[in-house]
Amino acid sequence: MSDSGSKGARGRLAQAQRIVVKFGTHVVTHHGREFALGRVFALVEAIAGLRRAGKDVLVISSGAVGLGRRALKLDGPLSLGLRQACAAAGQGRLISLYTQAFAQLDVEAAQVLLTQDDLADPDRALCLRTTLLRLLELGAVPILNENDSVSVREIVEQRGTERSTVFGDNDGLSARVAAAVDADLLLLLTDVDGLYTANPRSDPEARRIPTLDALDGEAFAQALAGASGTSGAGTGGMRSKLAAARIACEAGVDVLIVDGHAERLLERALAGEDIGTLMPSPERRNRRRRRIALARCEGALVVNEGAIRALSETKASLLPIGVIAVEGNFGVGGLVELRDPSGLAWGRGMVNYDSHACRKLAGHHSREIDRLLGWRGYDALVTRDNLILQDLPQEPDP
Ligand SMILES: Nc1ncnc2c1ncn2[C@@H]1O[C@H](COP(=O)(O)OP(=O)(O)O)[C@@H](O)[C@H]1O
Ligand SMILES: N[C@@H](CCC(=O)OP(=O)(O)O)C(=O)O
Repeated sequence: MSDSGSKGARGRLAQAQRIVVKFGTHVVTHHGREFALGRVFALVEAIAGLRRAGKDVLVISSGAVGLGRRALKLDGPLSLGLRQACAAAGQGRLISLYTQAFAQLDVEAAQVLLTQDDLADPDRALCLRTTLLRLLELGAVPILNENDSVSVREIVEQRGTERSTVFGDNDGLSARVAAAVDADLLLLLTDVDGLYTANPRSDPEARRIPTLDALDGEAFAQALAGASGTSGAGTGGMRSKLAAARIACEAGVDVLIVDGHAERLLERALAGEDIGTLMPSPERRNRRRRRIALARCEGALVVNEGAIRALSETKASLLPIGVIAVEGNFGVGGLVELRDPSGLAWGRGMVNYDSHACRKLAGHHSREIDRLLGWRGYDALVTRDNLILQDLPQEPDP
């Protein structure tokens, strides 16, 4: 990337409105076991400041295994089962520290534990997105971690054909969460000031790479060749951060890998200071809106005039009472066209109920959902965040 391009990309970090911050094990703990109280609490203060400034911040925090290991007094290498036991013992400690720290600053922390499978399943991914967006609207800071006790994944190491079972990958998780909530920026906080040409712990000649185009195949492959595994208690090392950065950049999220031990690093990063490695996303537009705008519709909801007015004039969601008829067959999270009674299409949205449930609910008040379905999900058939009106102006490029 050219200097001017890189400066422009650094400059726009200040405008990032929704930020996902991932704390690696070596940020949260000293030596992978003791909670790094001063460091984490300073970051909590900085995040509370960002919240007060009106930004949305989500935290993905590692550290459960380390805290659990200490609590259970386990030394040396751990089997998969023991790591999972440690995670179970440590997660409660971890979230209680965050909750208490944020509470001192009048900010609510909210724990969300999830697995990669949750993000791959459209129903669960939609629930996750809605939960996270509601928490942000309420002023809370979601604190996420992988639900380690129930998740194991197999990955193929890039440098060979050997399969190894890897447990937990908060880098990948944070990229997917950032994409799911349409974040502007993903900050990967680790124990080194960004990506180097080789592992700086073993190669004194290694130089920091200030900016990388993660979507340029050749540049990415070169960066990957110089990246290696973890420095100790972490999982995945720089390689998993690079893979995560690519996912995030493809989804329209800028990524900055930065040293979580550095002073005032959130303020400095957002001020555009030349720290860490920035991977700007050329796709930083609202990809979700575009996906809704471009993907194939599986059905349609015919809505009445009152609903059209409410949706056009206010930021309302589409409630069942505004729906006259349901066309086609679709599942939860399916894409539908919104039509007026004359057949004119004026919007699109992702539905919270499948076509069968939508037919039962059409024309009814939301308070009747329980009675009509025997269970209750969202009040709206299409939540406002998942709806676009055709004649709305496109959001300008940042
Ligand atoms: N090319 C590289 N540039 C920077 N760090 C690298 C590189 N290759 C390997 N690493 C290692 O990656 C480590 C960070 O990864 P990891 O230990 O998994 O961190 P975290 O716990 O924050 O996820 C660094 O401490 C460093 O030893
Ligand atoms: N979920 C695990 C961390 C897994 C992980 O990805 O660790 P890291 O590479 O240090 O971010 C934990 O809470 O300890």
